[in-house]
Amino acid sequence: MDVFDRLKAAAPDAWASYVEHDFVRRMGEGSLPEEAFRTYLVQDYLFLIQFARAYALAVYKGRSLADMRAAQAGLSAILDVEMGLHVRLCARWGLSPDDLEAATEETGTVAYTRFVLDAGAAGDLLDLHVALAPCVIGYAEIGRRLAEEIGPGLATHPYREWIGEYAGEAYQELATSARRHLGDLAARAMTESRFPDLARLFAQASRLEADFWQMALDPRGPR
Ligand SMILES: Cc1ncc(CN)c(N)n1
Repeated sequence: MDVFDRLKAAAPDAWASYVEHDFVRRMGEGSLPEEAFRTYLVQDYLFLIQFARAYALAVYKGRSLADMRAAQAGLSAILDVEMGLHVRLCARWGLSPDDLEAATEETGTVAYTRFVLDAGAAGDLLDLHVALAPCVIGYAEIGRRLAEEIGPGLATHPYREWIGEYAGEAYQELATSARRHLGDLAARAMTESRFPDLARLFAQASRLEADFWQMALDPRGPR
């Protein structure tokens, strides 16, 4: 069992609340309301900006060139790949770059992203990568599972681009290397007495992912 599996096994309810959330189930069934998906897309744009900052923090927190390069690869994957795909996906859903720029962060976006940034600022690189793990590795698990469940019907599925992106080879490889790097870091920096604190961090990040889905199902009115 690698450290990622150990973290999941220590937080089964939090993990299930995230990867089996109603938003995910309804996206897979194709019954997710389009408005909920648009709300999610806008908040995810703002989320990705903050997550790029978290990877920049990981570069700063790195103590070896290998750790700094791994963090730089994560930063580049967001800024140069995921963000571009995301902006194109938003355009196909009627959201222009101006719409995205004008949007403001919802409470759930602030809560999750600043929680991760704080975990990294207050802790070391392992704390930061544990807080990031549900994000990067969880989406690969969700994308792969949905693509398997939908099968050939994916070609005409309403959410095919999103599912295809996270089930696709490029994202799957990114998640595999993030998982390997987390294992390497843990082998160097994790003592058994530290594990319960890391498991708490992982569980909280997983719950905040679940809240992020929920936020799109229950958008607040104007204020
Ligand atoms: C909220 C959230 N979590 C994870 C991912 C995948 N990087 C994302 N785009 N958005």
